[in-house]
Amino acid sequence: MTDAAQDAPQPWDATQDYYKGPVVMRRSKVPDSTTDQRLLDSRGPADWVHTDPWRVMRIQSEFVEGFGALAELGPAVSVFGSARTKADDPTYALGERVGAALVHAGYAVITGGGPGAMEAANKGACGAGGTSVGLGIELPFETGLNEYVDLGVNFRYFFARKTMFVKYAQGFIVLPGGFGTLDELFEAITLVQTQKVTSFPIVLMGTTYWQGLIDWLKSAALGAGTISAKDLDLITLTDDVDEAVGTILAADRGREVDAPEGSGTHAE
Ligand SMILES: C/C(=C\CNc1ncnc2c1ncn2[C@@H]1O[C@H](COP(=O)(O)O)[C@@H](O)[C@H]1O)CO
Repeated sequence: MTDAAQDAPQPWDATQDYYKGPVVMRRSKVPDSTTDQRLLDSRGPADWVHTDPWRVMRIQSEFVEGFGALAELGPAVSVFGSARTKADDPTYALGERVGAALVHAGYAVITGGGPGAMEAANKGACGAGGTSVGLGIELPFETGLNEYVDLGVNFRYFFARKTMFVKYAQGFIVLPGGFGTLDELFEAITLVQTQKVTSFPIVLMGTTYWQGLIDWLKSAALGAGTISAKDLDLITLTDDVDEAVGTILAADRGREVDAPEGSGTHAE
């Protein structure tokens, strides 16, 4: 070892400050090996690859892969809905019609790539000759991307995937669904309400299914003052496919008028 190397504080020297990038560690927090040692010492424990700093790299790679795969998608609409909708359910037929109508209006269709209502929208888009996208999610019970997805990206993290649904879409169409669908719906509403995305239409399809939720929002949430009346205007409720697609087209046209050329709909 050179003199300089001997003088340098050893990572396990708990009497000295230990610096790892912006992080300072002292006393019991001083690690007993360096990052390089853990990288190069193949006999050492491999547990560190399962730590949060390492996860950040995987998370980053999901964003990079997602952005790369979808960058040239063009105008698109994200369609959500239950993974459990059966092919003989009227909602499945509605999903197919929505997928096809969006393609005819010039949009690519993005779904979660799974079964049920997602599959229906992908089937409609694929059958209409449009771009059918599936953003799959790794789940303990693997279902894989449905057969109507032409461009698929699989994600490990829900939050990375959810960014793609918003970033690459001009609006959301939400078919009847459970917790996953509700999560996607309320994330979108929150982003619009807080102006993280602007001019972003959200259409609920299936008046019978969604009316109870809208009624509850009006009576309980609006009544308690936890939301404002204009927040409810963010949502369009319809059974009509043409009205759903028309709402997205109208918002697109409004955006063209309001926004200077080249400005996006998504705040950073
Ligand atoms: C339940 C089953 C499979 C689940 N597979 C999924 N694949 C892809 N995306 C999914 C899946 N499950 C939920 N999602 C996402 O949430 C929404 C649907 O959730 P819900 O609780 O069913 O409403 C959907 O939009 C997806 O983005 C086996 O049948």
